[in-house]
Amino acid sequence: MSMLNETHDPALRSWVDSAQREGTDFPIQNLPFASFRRRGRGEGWRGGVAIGDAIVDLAALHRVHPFEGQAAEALAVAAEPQLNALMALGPAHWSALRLALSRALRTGSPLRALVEPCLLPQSEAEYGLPARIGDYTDFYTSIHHATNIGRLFRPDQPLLPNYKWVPIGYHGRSSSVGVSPQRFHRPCGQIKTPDAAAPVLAPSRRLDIELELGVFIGPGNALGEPIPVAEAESHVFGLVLLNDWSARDIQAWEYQPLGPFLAKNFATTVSPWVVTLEALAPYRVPFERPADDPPPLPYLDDAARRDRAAFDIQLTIGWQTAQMHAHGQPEHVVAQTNYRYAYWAVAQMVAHHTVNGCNLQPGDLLGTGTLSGPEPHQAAAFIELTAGGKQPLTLPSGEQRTFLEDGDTVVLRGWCQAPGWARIGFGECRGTVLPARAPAV
Ligand SMILES: O=C(O)/C=C/C(=O)CC(=O)CC(=O)O
Ligand SMILES: [Ca+2]
Ligand SMILES: [Mg+2]
Repeated sequence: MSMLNETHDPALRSWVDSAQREGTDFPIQNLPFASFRRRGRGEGWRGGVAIGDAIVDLAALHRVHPFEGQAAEALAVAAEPQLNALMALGPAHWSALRLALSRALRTGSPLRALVEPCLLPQSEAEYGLPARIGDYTDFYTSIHHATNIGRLFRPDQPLLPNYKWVPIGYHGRSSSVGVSPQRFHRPCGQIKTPDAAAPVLAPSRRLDIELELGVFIGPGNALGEPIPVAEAESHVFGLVLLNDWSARDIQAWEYQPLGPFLAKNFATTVSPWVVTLEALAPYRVPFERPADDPPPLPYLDDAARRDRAAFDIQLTIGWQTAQMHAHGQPEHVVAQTNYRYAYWAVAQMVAHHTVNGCNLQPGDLLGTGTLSGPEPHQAAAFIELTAGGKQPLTLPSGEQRTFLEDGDTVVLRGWCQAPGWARIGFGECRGTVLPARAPAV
């Protein structure tokens, strides 16, 4: 599954011209999946695959029956409004559909006449959640984030003693996961400032982001049957960008002893395009640990895949205020990081989540946790970037920010790029903060 094959060949060209455009996120080597429809036409949702600036409408493609065997079986369910049934099929079907699509979209393909009428411009599309998300779990896999934020919340003991042994996570909430571009109201909650005797119910004043990747689960496991780490990646359909918006003032007061609750479940934004693990194969990198750290327990240690368990995915955070938007100024990149710095890999999250027999289901979403890197400019949340809100960032408009103001937009981007390989992009994950509604009394 992680092997390279003809679909990764950097020399492949598509008859869709925009797939060759310099810097496109969606060359023929990517082929990510989304749930989409055209805006304002009363159409139903269905699966789509990105190619350049276009979408292959998988429901329209299914109607012309261009493929056979496993590719045809996968296409039939990829045409559904959400991708749960495709996710449930597993790697052999995903791979067959990817290969069939790759061949159909190549320059000179005899299927061009059949496929071309199924293309729609992305500019006319709106996106739905890729899957019905039964459960959403958020991990904490960046040791740099854990140390930085731990220092702010617990100066005496930033990194808790379990960190290097347990892939820490908490159960999030799926009902408020939305797709980019998401707009949500600033949350209200209990806030207690250090000098106040009692908390008040008020709109958050320390509204933050968390740049993460989201992992969409493919085939699940039966209740009571753990997924071995060596098989874990065959239960992963693909990755998206994820913004785990976080109200730090609510969090600081509520989080002990059971962890985040209302500080993080008012909105979580994912990008629409799910990039498959197969598309990411050229960007696998060794999973690295400092030599004197404890080796993972055997159920978390897949020695045979250590040389390729991590992914080289470049990630950025862009900030655009309402004023910048009004003046046509694009978002300003305030941080850049990479998924390769994570302390726990995708396979370890899956193995750990199921080690007690907990059952994952197709379409479940795992967050990697905030993906801060080792350098200060690689911090993946504003609380880290601004030294706990003490050192404001200055944006090109001259405005200063520590946490989010009403009308601010945050744009996460991700992509893989290396000499000799096609760029594999994630598109964008965009969200905008609306003013708080009056707090309940
Ligand atoms: O260290 C803490 O107490 C708080 C951590 C978080 O903010 C939790 C979280 O969402 C995990 C993450 O994104 O890495
Ligand atoms: Ca998080
Ligand atoms: Mg969240």
